[in-house]
Amino acid sequence: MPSPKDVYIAVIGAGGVGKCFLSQLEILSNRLSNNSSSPKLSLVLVSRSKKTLYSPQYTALPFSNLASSLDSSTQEPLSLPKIIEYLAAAPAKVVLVDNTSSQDVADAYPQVLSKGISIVTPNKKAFSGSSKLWQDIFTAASTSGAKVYHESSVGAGLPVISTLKELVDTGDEVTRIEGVFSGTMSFLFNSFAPTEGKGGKWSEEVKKAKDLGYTEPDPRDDLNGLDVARKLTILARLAGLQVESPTSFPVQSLIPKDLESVGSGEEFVQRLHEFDTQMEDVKLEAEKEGKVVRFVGSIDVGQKEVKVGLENFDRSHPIAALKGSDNIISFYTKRYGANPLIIQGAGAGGEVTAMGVTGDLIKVLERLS
Ligand SMILES: NC(=O)C1=CN([C@@H]2O[C@H](COP(=O)(O)OP(=O)(O)OC[C@H]3O[C@@H](n4cnc5c(N)ncnc54)[C@H](OP(=O)(O)O)[C@@H]3O)[C@@H](O)[C@H]2O)C=CC1
Ligand SMILES: N[C@@H](CC=O)C(=O)O
Ligand code: NA
Repeated sequence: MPSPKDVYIAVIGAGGVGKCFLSQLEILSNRLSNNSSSPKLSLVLVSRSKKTLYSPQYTALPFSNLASSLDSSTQEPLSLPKIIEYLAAAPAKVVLVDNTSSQDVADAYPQVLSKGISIVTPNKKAFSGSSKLWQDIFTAASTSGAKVYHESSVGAGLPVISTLKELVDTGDEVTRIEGVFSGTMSFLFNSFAPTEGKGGKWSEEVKKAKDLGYTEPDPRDDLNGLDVARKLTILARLAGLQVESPTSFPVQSLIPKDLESVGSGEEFVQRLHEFDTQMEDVKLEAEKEGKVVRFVGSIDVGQKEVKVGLENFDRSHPIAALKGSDNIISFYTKRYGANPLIIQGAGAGGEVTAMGVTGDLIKVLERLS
């Protein structure tokens, strides 16, 4: 028989972010178990695209060797509707952690929330999809009392969404948001067009960004600008703008025309070197002006304008001087005046992204009555 303090955790997606999340969950769960007034966490389900490991009786799965237990699981994989059915029947509160980039999982959030199951996720798809999905999610949450947090959907673990929400909720007027919103794009331009030295080949830097776990599962989703467009859609909506979708404003794609129709992300990465000269030309154009090129985004709240693409910057500009996968996000507001509130730091990578997800889980646990 579960106690009122029990909270069941179900994790969909055990890739780069998911694996880091599971180790952080183990640490959190051990920490909470030392305090008798804290919730008791039980991991009851972990799934990948073709594997599920779950406890039919809702007893806690052991954290040790979890990844290999999932890989070797002989349990019949549960479809998404079956996972939702299993969680809705649980005899305790449930938090679903979506560590996929799946649109199907995102589309199910209203149904999940309406069953009283809370959600934490780094997946951008739900919050940057149609306005209807956005409304359905927040209506379902407020009707059922379930919680939904998605800090890592923008700037990975950096406190971007919580900061923007606090600015808005405390009555500040956000006039403009701008910066570098992609860890992948930041890494690529910082290493391909550094402020000092020659820089690497574009296609080789793309391979490195993928190997470092910065890119989306398919790196074309970064290079076509859509990942940044999704983040700006989320921020614009939180700032009060009606943005229909991430394709409803200008977004510059860095996918070479001839590679637009290749079948897979793998083939795309393999063939990208054929087009290195195109990006070299972009770099040289900026150098002729004594500048470096970077991939940036901006939201002009007053003008209701959102845009994403390449811009050239003086070498001394804070955007030009970023390092590694760092994001920099500047909030211009009435309260902060001419000097924006700036958030800067790693904007991609398994551990920092999982930190945002685990932090969201802690917020949900604090708020579950
Ligand atoms: N990587 C980063 O730096 C950041 C990532 N994010 C977001 O985090 C999420 C995860 O990214 P990341 O870990 O890098 O991606 P990965 O590709 O490494 O992992 C994705 C995981 O999701 C699983 N998966 C995909 N579709 C489904 C499905 N329908 N049902 C069950 N499992 C599924 C995959 O299964 P399988 O293992 O079988 O392939 C895999 O385990 C994405 O939404 C991404 O945008 C956000 C901020 C930063
Ligand atoms: N692919 C994304 C991951 C985080 O959102 C990025 O590079 O920023
Ligand atoms: Na964030």
